[in-house]
Amino acid sequence: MTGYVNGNVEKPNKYFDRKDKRDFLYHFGFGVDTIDIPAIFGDTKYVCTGGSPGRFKLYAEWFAKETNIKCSENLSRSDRFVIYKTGPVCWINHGMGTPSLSIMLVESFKLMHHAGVKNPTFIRLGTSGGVGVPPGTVVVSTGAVNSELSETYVQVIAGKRIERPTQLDSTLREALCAVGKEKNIPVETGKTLCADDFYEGQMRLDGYFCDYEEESKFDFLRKLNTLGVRNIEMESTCFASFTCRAGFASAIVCVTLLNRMDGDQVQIPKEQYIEYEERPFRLVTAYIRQQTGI
Ligand SMILES: O=P(O)(O)O[C@@H]1C[C@H](O)[C@@H](CO)O1
Ligand SMILES: O=c1cc[nH]c(=O)[nH]1
Repeated sequence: MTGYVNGNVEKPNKYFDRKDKRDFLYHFGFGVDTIDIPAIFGDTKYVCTGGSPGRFKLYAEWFAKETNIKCSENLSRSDRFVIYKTGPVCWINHGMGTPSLSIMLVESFKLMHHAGVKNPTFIRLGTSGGVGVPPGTVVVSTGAVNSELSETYVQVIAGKRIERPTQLDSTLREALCAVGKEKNIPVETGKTLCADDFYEGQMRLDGYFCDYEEESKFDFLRKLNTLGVRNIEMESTCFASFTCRAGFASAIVCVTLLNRMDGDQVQIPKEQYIEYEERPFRLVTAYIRQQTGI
């Protein structure tokens, strides 16, 4: 796969089709027996994802309006995630943090498998805290760093620590950055820190608990900046690792809501917030339209 250092794509689980032909995607609320997955999802080329269900409904509706393609109803049959489809693009929210994201990704990968989709591209469109970049910057991630500042995603399986690489597709990243430039969207590239929580894990001073000093927060942010980290969110290592393992091209495109060097509270006027939220959408939509001609 282009741009990947790790060329070893992992085959899907050997027990998956052999033993369980009647696979049910529990958190999507449907399975191979309950809906015609190939008919509904078989033409998917892009899976766009991000945390909030409301934002992803909005993105799907905006995309439908812009391309004159019909937006599906919410295809999810559970209240855990929403799934909208606009032609070749699926819009699925993933909740907050890697545990929720990992469930959504596994079920999305199985969904694509059952639908017969060969090489879907996965793009995370999200929000983040900037590290030395002005609010409103769209960071297209060059890599994902975990809370111990290593470029791996750690899973604990059967009591053992397993570390997996977190590479992202460089060709896709470069193409997204080029579109951003063309559209006059403020784009930066850099590493993304995947924190385990929003408050202490991101060294905020505005949580309920705080047993470190202000100076340590700034030392940490400066250290991140020196390591090439430009933003902080809570999903990038898992997203990069899972998509890389499956051999799917993927990218992370997150707008920064604030510069963490200047503060911790996210308090943005509504209009400004919507404009920021729109930036990753505008960039990714322009890219998808360029690639598909829709
Ligand atoms: O994609 P979103 O904007 O939901 O992701 C970031 C990271 C956390 O999940 C959440 C914290 O506010 O926002
Ligand atoms: O500061 C921020 C903003 C959004 N999401 C995060 O995880 N951190």
